[in-house]
Amino acid sequence: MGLCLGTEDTEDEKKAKINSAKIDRDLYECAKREMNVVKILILGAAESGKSTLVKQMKIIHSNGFTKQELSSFKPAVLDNLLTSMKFVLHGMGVLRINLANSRNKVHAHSVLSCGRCFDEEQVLLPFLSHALSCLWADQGVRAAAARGYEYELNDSALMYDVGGQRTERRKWISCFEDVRAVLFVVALSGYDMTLVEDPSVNRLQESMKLFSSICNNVFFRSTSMMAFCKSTFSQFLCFQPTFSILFMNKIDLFQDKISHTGRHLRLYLPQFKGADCDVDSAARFILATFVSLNNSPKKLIYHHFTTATDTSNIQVVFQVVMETIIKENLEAVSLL
Ligand SMILES: Nc1nc2c(ncn2[C@@H]2O[C@H](COP(=O)(O)OP(=O)(O)OP(=O)(O)O)[C@@H](O)[C@H]2O)c(=O)[nH]1
Ligand SMILES: [Mg+2]
Repeated sequence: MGLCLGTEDTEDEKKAKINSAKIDRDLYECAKREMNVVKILILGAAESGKSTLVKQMKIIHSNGFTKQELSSFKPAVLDNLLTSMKFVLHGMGVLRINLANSRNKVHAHSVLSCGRCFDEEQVLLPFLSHALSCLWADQGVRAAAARGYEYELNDSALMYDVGGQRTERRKWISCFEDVRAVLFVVALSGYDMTLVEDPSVNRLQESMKLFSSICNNVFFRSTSMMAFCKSTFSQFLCFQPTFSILFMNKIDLFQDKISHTGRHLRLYLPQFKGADCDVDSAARFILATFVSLNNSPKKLIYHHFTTATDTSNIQVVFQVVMETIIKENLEAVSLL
């Protein structure tokens, strides 16, 4: 009896036990949730389409964006509008294209001299809104915008961020823990463009160099993050992804350039011997060049031709990607 009384819990001890049981349950639930999380690392050179893909995922799987999130994009969109129009106006100088309507000169001046384009409420300044509408209605501006690739107007200036630029890449390393798949995004349409940060370097060549270093792990060998992929099937089972997934993105812009602009692939990649205007063989040639950069015969390279701005395209492609990842991960732990 005395022994029994001696082991009876005080109120504090009871509370502590209840708390401890709750923590155990939470940890268990959290671990269970983690088991179902597939962490995918999306890499690629600047402007290849990484952020666009992430946004598509949010639209497809997380009920899109809240009003607040949408309005947080507004300054970037408005800034881009201004920057892009400035770019086109400069392009008109390069291409020696005049404004169709000389009365628009005043609008061109106000755009070129404008620093900030929106007010505290993030509303486009009225004079600028008017100037942009007038300029966009001008056939000279339209002609210069259509030839944007000749002075390297960004493919679409919406939502520019710096994640893929050279200076940003060291941040990638910390993202490499618990990753189940590496998805590398290539902007096919960059074959005739140069880097913003170094105009002497071709964008596709830069992307190839980057893919080669990631695919062959040179990029990560210089860090202590080599055994980066910890399987959630077993806490201490380590494996490296035996596959990569290539998103050959911006196929829409690529198709347009190859078919209609006379900027033939052979002019930028002399090894390409296919016919001019043959989009399919040009895209497959670039794909083959990327695949050939993989030095490991054991490593599989899956690929998809994508348009990241097209939600329905990405929805279909991502379904296939998820099946690939699940199959490969099950194989890696010998469950298949
Ligand atoms: N037409 C077209 N535009 C695309 C496609 N993918 C992306 N874009 C546009 O290309 C621009 C760059 O895309 P982002 O998703 O910001 O590129 P990113 O890889 O995140 O770029 P960084 O963050 O600079 O590394 C954006 O304006 C996109 O809207 C595509 O498949 N087709
Ligand atoms: Mg980005």
